[in-house]
Amino acid sequence: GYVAVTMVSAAVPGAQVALTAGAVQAVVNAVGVGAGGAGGAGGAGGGAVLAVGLGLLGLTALAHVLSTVGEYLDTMLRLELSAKVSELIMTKGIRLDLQQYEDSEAYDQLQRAFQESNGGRVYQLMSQLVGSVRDTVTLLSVSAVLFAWSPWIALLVLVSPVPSMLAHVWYGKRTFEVEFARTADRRRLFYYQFLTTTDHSYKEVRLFGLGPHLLERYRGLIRHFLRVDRGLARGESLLAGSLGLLSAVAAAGALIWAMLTTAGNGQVGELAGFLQAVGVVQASALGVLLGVSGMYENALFIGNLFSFLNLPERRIRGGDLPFPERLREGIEFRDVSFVYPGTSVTVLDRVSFVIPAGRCAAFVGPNGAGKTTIVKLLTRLYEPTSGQILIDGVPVERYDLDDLHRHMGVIFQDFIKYDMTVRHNIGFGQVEALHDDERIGQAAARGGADAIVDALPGGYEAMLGRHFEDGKQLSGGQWQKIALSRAFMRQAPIVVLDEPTAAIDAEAESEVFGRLREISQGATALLIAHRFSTVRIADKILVIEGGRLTEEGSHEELLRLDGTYARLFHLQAAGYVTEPAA
Ligand SMILES: Nc1ncnc2c1ncn2[C@@H]1O[C@H](COP(=O)(O)OP(=O)(O)OP(=O)(O)O)[C@@H](O)[C@H]1O
Repeated sequence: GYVAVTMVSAAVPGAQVALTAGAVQAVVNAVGVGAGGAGGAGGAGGGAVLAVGLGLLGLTALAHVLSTVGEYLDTMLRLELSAKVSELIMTKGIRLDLQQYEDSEAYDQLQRAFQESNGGRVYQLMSQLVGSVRDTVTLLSVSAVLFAWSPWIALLVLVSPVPSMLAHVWYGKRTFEVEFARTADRRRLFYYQFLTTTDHSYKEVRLFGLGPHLLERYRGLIRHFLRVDRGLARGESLLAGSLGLLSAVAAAGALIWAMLTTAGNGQVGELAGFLQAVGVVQASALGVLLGVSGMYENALFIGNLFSFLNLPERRIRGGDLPFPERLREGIEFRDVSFVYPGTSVTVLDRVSFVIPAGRCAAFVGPNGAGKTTIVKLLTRLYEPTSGQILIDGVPVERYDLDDLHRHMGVIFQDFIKYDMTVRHNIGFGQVEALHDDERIGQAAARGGADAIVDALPGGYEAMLGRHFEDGKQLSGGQWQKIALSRAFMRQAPIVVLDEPTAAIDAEAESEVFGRLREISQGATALLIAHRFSTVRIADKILVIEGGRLTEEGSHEELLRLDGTYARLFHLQAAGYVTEPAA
């Protein structure tokens, strides 16, 4: 609709020029005939004036209607496009692999695309494209009228804006190159802004006095951007401006030429049409010029959007086997090695272990040993570089990937605190059961969050976090209990808890983990923990050091072995007891 209306309105100025010339000439003729004293002929002249006048009136009314409808359609186009583009970007974001979020180059690409996420540029490109075609049609139709009167003058007026247009196109390309190279710095700017303006970082920023330092870093970068941008804007104004002057001089010259011609042939109507046409041609030429250079720049930026949308999706593929509702054999890692893509460090080195079905295994080891990486491989967020992971004796890649995820209740160390209601925070563990009050209540009880919910005004409908109205902020441990409840909401055959008790009080810890088997309803459980009070309840403890499995056994067995586990356990135990007691 927008294109159709715009194209019809493009022909209006040409018709206006022709009608204006006709109107002036009709008046001149009528005045000339009237002065000659022939009454009858004067009446005919008046009729012609009236006809052209009515024609002009109709055209003006049509132009008004077209522009009103055009504006409405333009607004709709803008709104639809911004909604659509944001949706496309979110949909794509969901379909990418974790690797693309953890890789800085892919992340840069994501950010570049996000800059287009309000759809502004897509809309601009669309309206510039339509606008340029409209201006070209106007230019051509008016030029056709001009050509009929004087081809040379028409040519002069038409060609004059070209040099300035080329200057704009060149600067459009420069602007894009500069902005493209800036992506990483733009992310830094955003990060400094984020650090200084969110509740998340306020405490540290304030107490370490980081505000002025962050501001200084921000200022340094943004000032640098400003200097470069100013240079570009100046260059563009100077070059395109001087070339634009050429076109103005050419237009004025054409005008003088037309006046001289009229003085010779007496066609006053043509001169009037000409005066109007020069303005229209200049405006449409400028429109085409700005449209094309803007389109060029926007198309380059939109290239970012499309290269993001074209990123490969879900390279990790699953098979078609349904995932078992209950494990019969368990989980096995067979000689699994792993190197993060784009790096050369072997993070896991030929790791092999078995976790029998229904048992709980705890992974312990120093920071950076590779424990979380094991979870990322088991959950298929990454694929092993070599070796095999089997569940119930079947290689994991043969299971349907979504079904595999549906059958794992996982909470990571850096779990999310959703600024939503308690219901959402727990229910997201099984989003299909978001309105199943009984199930949410059970999950809360299992994760030890029921008492927190009872104390909240509004219960499960209470808003959490500080981002939205009436949000209640919880303590670190309270948030962790909510996250634990989310993992238990899934009622999955495999439960993975990465540092689930780091922030939880000792009483709640022994309450939840003392009954873990009952709570997880016989699921096979993987725990990663630094607190040995959590670790010791596990049926099997695996010690990971430098990417290798170094010890394996129950708490008692490992104590008897007197290796790393025993040393770490005694170290932690010694911290809890007084000298004499020890
Ligand atoms: N996305 C990544 N890309 C590259 N290297 C990574 C990535 N994530 C982790 N690593 C590296 O892999 C190693 C193991 O990390 P992992 O998170 O598995 O350790 P962890 O044993 O869970 O440590 P912690 O006890 O501190 O949680 C570390 O050396 C880390 O630097």
